[in-house]
Amino acid sequence: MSHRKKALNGDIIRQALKESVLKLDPRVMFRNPIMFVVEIGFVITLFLSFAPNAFGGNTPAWFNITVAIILLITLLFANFAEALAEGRGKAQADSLKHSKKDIVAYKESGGTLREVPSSELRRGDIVQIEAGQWVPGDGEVVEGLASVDESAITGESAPVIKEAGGDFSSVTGGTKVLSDWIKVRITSDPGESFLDRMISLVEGAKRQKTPNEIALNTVLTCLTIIFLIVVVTLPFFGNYLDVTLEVPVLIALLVCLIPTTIGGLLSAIGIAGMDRVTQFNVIAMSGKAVEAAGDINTIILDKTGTITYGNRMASEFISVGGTNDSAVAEWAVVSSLKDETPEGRSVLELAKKMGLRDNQSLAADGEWIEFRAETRMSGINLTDGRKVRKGSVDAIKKWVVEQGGAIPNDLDVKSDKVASAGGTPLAVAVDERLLGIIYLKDTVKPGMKERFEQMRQMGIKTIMCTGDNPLTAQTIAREAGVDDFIAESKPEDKIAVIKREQAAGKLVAMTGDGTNDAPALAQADVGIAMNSGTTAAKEAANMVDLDSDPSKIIEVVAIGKQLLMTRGALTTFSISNDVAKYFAIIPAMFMAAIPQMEALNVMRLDSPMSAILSALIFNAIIIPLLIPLAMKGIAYKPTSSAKLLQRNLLVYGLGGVIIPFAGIKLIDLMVQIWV
Ligand SMILES: Nc1ncnc2c1ncn2[C@@H]1O[C@H](COP(=O)(O)OP(=O)(O)OP(=O)(O)O)[C@@H](O)[C@H]1O
Ligand SMILES: [K+]
Ligand SMILES: [Mg+2]
Repeated sequence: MSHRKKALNGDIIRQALKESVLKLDPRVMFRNPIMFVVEIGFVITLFLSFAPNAFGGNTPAWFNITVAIILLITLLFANFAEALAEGRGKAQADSLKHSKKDIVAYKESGGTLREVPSSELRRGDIVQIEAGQWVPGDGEVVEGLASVDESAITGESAPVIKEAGGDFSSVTGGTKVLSDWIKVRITSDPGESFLDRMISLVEGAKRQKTPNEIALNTVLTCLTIIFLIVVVTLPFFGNYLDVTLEVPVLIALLVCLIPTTIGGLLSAIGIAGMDRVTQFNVIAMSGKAVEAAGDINTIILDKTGTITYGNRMASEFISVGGTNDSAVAEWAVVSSLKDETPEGRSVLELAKKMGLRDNQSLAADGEWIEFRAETRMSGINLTDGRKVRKGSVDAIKKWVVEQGGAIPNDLDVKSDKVASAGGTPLAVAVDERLLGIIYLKDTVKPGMKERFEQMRQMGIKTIMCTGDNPLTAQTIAREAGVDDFIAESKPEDKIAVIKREQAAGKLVAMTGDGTNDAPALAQADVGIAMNSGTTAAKEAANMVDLDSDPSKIIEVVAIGKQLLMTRGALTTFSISNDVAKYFAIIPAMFMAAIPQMEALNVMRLDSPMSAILSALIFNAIIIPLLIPLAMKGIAYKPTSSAKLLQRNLLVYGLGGVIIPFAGIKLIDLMVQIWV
């Protein structure tokens, strides 16, 4: 896990204490209507502390001062919760800023390399980076291969290989090339780099309220207004009963009834949720994405590089139709001479290992046919007119038939054998002759089956989408334990699956790493790109997993669920608290005039004043007591959402009714000693 995981240290707490005072500024407070009402109450009772009779009231000055102080403390507690949650993000941002330094870049201009500061690099510039040098900006490798230390960004110290072509071509500014060299095309202008975006995200600069948060805030504000109307009109009933309802008492009642607990903790819950995702080494571009993750029904994963390790390596050349294996190897090499994908390069490596010479001269001046996910083929048109292709078996079969050739009888048996072992067979053809197959090996990452089982328990359906053939797909799907799979899918097929699920009312998450995954990542409600993947994928996604571990989507979903549950539970708790506070304050207000009210004093509280103060004190201290829960989130275990709801209603609804009775009684006993 991440080096960035920051515990709550003294610095963060000290800073948060300072912030809690600064946040008392009414212009800041105004944004939180519930707490703003408390602040107005504080100002009025503070005034009454010095002029107790200003509104013709009878409450003693000491009582007014006490109410004012408790209200101030309530405000500080709520501010502290928010400041604490923000503080962790700021600390993370600081450590990220350390990895942002001005780097010397070697920029290509007019055939030579020119030294320029990294801050001068623009999108499209080409730079060369050698062993020991820092990567000056985000970009894509256009030439070469190098091992790169990305620990500054990912916290992972093991170097990663970056190479041109394929899904491992993106590099991030601030990382370090350890060996060899690469040529990189810069993909971001100054100030817009991945690191810049990450810093501003964890700093909370871009934090916006999510739609869910806004909706809840609106409900809570309406509730506050209703209680305000109730409390403001109470004196009229009091008049009728010949009871004077004192202003500080009415303010205490109002503050106790309005949902200050959730009002004080709401933004801390949201910030902490995003922070938990970051600590998990996943960068979420918005709080909305994290919340959406909590409601996901379907997850689409690609196979290669996501469920499997993704370094599909050529491991065998197999002839069909009576040719020999070395002929297959020879033409496989010709078709791969300029294939920059890992698959293509692995063909050359295998041939070299087998001691085959490569036919560079044969390929000279040939027209290179680059691999595309749409065609599933790559190859070359030689100058002598011959066309060489390799690609997925079904694509090559079709191509060979188009060239007027026939399909050898033993092809299907041999390619099926490769596929049912979980490998990817690539067919090799020269014009109308299909020569044989290349066996590309890949392995399922360990622990996948357990992870998918967990997802099933969470009620999430997993669908593997792969460009590979149905048999390979089936083998890997079974081995990994996904619920469903779609083979031979082109990029648009992935989008179609997502749209189909969305049309059925499902929220869809998708993980991917390739440029061909980018449109689908953008279409999904939650798109998680692997940091090892291409820039296009990372830009389309709304989350980036720095560890490039697709199974981590489980934790992201859990964190999202936790966030939604925590918010719901604390709202329930906050509102059900009112019952006890009502039974503490209402009898106290009317007892003098209506002795029968004593029947409602179920807690047997000492005196009207101590009853009111006890309820108000409980209302204040419940906020810091719940900060740890707001920050850590409610524990989540994979079960159905109906069961979760039931459990949470029981714990936080019933608990919210009972706990304050005990709490207020306890505080009353202590207040008695003091009053
Ligand atoms: N360099 C290459 N040259 C020719 N054919 C290739 C090459 N790489 C892959 N193929 C073929 O094209 C198919 C699709 O490859 P691609 O990498 O686009 O699949 P994908 O959709 O990314 O799969 P996955 O979802 O498993 O990652 C592969 O299954 C393989 O048969
Ligand atoms: K309250
Ligand atoms: Mg892929």
